[in-house]
Amino acid sequence: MTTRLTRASAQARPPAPVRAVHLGLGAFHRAHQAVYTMADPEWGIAAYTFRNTELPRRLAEQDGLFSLQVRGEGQPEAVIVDAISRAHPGGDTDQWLADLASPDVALLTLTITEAGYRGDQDGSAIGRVLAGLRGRHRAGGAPIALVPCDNLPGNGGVLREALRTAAAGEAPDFRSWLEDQVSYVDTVVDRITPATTEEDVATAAQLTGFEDRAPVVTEPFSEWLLSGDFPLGRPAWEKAGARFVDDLSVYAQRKLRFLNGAHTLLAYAGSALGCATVDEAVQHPVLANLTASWWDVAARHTPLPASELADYRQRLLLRFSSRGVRHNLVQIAADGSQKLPARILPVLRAERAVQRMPEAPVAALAGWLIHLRDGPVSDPRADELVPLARSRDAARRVLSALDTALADDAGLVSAVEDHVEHLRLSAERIS
Ligand SMILES: NC(=O)c1ccc[n+]([C@@H]2O[C@H](COP(=O)([O-])OP(=O)(O)OC[C@H]3O[C@@H](n4cnc5c(N)ncnc54)[C@H](O)[C@@H]3O)[C@@H](O)[C@H]2O)c1
Ligand SMILES: O=P(O)(O)OC[C@@H](O)[C@@H](O)[C@H](O)[C@H](O)CO
Repeated sequence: MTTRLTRASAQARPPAPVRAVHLGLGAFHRAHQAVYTMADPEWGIAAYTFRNTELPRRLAEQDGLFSLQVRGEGQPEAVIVDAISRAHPGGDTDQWLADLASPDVALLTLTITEAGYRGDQDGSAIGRVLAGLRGRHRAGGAPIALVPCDNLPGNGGVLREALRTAAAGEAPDFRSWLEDQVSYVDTVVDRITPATTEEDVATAAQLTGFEDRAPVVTEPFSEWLLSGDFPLGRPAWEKAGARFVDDLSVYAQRKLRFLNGAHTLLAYAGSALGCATVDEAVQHPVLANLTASWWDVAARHTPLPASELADYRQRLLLRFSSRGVRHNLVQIAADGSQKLPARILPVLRAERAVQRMPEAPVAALAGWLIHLRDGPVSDPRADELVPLARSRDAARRVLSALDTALADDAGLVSAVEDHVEHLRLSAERIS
């Protein structure tokens, strides 16, 4: 029988004082920000989920500890991560407000998904952050850094705008404080971290000798680029490899278009061709060609040296092909309406402006149309988009919901329609 993982059984240090708060406790926060924070033992995290109550309960029973399995091509390795001092369900509102009001807390990190930046009602992520900041302002108004870690270009600015909009009816002194005393940090985050499976729980026990009911599996690669101020300080994240730069935009373009854009393409075109995981899809001859063609097109619109992009592509291909982390396409396919506009459409527009019809973005849109039509669909705009995808003239109507100029491009609409048919015939040939 294995011993339950706790700070006592693992002979781990006591929980560090809480100086960072996190919202959106899931797999990625634990494989990424928690690991960087562990490099600085002076900083502990109070981590909150949004809706999930099971994960914080499991973590609380383990004193915040969990094992991280790093799976590359060789033997998997497991480390015990001890940076989370407390884990709370989102419903723990009093503690959330107390943590955000505390002047000991210097920063709030977020992984609330791309869709989480929409909406500002009380139950939404933005509504919760606003309530916490309102309390902080009332409690003395210590400055704070907000560090969004979701895959959105200019994520610091996106968060600032979401909070500005949500605070439109608030008192003027609070609104000024939000502008002057809250620092919005831009980030580029990267570490492929799929959802944990029951099999991973069994492997955690074999690798660590502990019963761990909240393990995480990730790849060896990890990157964190940040740009912005930390008025009350921050953990020495650079000790774990984080880099602080003045301007992130080109790195964000590279990561969001090359990695996430390719993931989005594979999620939709790959699912249409019957693939289930990224590693399976990227080995499929049709999808391998589409991925290479997407990277060729994206490279034309990314202002980085060709050799650097070639190197980046090569490493991505290895990461995508790894059987160590098996990333389900269905997980990546969620919330397409929030992802395609940042990852695929800017490149497509630039190509159409010079009269080119690039196959890969067209395939991504065609695959998305099939996904919306055949479901199941998890997307904040599903109620609007699914009926459009099931109607006559679906390609034009769905494109119109993304961007009316694209829908007015008759050549593009008919290319997407043709590609839907092409994917259908290819899928039929395979089955
Ligand atoms: N998993 C990765 O490989 C990876 C890598 C880079 C960035 N990210 C970013 O992190 C996000 C979370 O990924 P994860 O792997 O931790 O997923 P996860 O499913 O393990 O956790 C997601 C967390 O976000 C919360 N959430 C979901 N929908 C929300 C909403 N509408 N509003 C507020 N919170 C919401 C969930 O309750 C949960 O706490 C991704 O959406 C992405 O933006 C993930
Ligand atoms: O939900 P998304 O599309 O933002 O993310 C799904 C994956 O593409 C993503 O999690 C990648 O694995 C990650 O961005 C790697 O750093």
